[in-house]
Amino acid sequence: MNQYSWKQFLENNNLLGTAGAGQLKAQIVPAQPKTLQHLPKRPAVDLAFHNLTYRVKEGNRSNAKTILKGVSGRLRSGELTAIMGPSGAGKSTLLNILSGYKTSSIEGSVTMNGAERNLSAFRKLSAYIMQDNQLHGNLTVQEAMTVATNLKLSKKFSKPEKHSMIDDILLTLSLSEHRYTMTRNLSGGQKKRLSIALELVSNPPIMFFDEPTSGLDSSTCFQCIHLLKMLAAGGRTVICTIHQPSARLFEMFDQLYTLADGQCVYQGSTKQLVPFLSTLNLECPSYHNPASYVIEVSCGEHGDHTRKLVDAIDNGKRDVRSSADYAGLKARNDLVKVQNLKAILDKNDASSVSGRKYEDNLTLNNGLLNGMVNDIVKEGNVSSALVTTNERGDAMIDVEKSVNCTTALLTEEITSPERYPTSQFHQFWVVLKRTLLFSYRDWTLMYLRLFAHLLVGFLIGALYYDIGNDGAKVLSNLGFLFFNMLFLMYTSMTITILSFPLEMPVLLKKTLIAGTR
Ligand SMILES: Nc1ncnc2c1ncn2[C@@H]1O[C@H](COP(=O)(O)OP(=O)(O)OP(=O)(O)O)[C@@H](O)[C@H]1O
Repeated sequence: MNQYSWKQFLENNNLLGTAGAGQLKAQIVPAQPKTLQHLPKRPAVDLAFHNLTYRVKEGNRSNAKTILKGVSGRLRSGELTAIMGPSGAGKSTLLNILSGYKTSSIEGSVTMNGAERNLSAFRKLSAYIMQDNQLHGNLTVQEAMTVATNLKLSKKFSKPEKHSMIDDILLTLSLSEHRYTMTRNLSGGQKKRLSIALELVSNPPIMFFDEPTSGLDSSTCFQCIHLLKMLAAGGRTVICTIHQPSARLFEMFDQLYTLADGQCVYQGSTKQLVPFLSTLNLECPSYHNPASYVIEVSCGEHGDHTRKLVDAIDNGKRDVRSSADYAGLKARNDLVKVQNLKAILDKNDASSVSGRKYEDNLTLNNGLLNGMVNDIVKEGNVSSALVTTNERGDAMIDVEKSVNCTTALLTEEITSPERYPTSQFHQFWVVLKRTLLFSYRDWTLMYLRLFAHLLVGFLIGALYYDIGNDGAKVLSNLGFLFFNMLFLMYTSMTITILSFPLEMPVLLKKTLIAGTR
């Protein structure tokens, strides 16, 4: 290769650095981190709950069982939060209430960015990824993603935009090379990633995961939690329930919310768990997994300390990180944030503000995670703005722009009269095409149906042969029409009717919730 073509090559591959005339100086530019640039902008959402109590009636008896006992807490955007606790502590119940899956028999309040939660707007802003992946086995990864984009994105997104969005998500979640694999053939970890990918299409700022690591080996567990961490670093509020993670996994969580017997026994960063317990004379032995230790304490293996812990943390009203009392949390709003930032700017230089804000979030230094930060409109933009500009005035303009953008997006989401991003006819058409593809690919069902229709066609043909020409057989004509109608209706409904008692209530609930998202 001559000098000219080398230069061309280096320029094309972004390897050329600055050098004197006639000199070539190669500079290795690190690979660009994976990003989710094509996703629609969504506002960042901080979630808080106050004095949540959940009671259920036990059987026919009039006495109620209290599952959650006045718990409070706060889940911040840009953080990965783990809800932990012994079996039966109320983790799934809390997750179901926070995700809006459970709505009745609840006392207390849930707030979004300090304002009372509007459930239908909240459902549009959140995604709930269940333990068992709800995937259609007869679709390829690419097809599943195409259906998701066609259902979840409004018509203002063109086809090429949707395609590049799918490419972007699949690349970020390392599913690109499996795009033509049937979802039923994916491994457990890949299925989990696809479930996340399908939800990422609408870029929800809040994501709930029920036991995302169940059934995965330790390496896949790590990858899964790393992915959740990456999503959180992109500005989302990521909350998951988890059963006793390994010490390595435990360290990856930003925040821990621990329940014992329906009460909050710890809320704060994972790093502060051991020092917090030691202030209450609960010493976690060296080389012992803190996650296991806090579960043992919550279970009462080291004596009954639940009351002491609940009081220390005020049943979730306090956070170990800030020792903040959340009684006044409702008053918190974006304008207050701007005023606080202004005050801080007057006292400190820009870098210290940014440093303090993210002092716990070590992984933001990771190049991969940094690349993800800007995909949700959030106040995180504020700190990056502060780092990159020295001029205080410019920084404040950026702060206000960012906060205004967040507030505007949130208001738009809440006040938007449209329940679904696409028309009902469009949804019907997408689902019809998907169903035809299922039927075409499910050969057993296709053959069975074809065989049944041919057989019944012959039988009916033989029974009612030539009846139309005989005026005395009016009743037989009627019977023929009636039988035909029944057959056509019931053969298509048989599967649904047979599975109705078991699956229909669950399916209906899921469809209702998914429909509003
Ligand atoms: N509808 C209900 N009726 C009666 N009891 C219920 C009901 N729902 C939940 N419970 C009880 O509430 C408690 C908490 O249940 P939940 O599923 O939230 O626990 P969990 O912490 O998620 O447990 P696990 O880790 O075993 O999944 C359990 O004792 C459960 O039996």
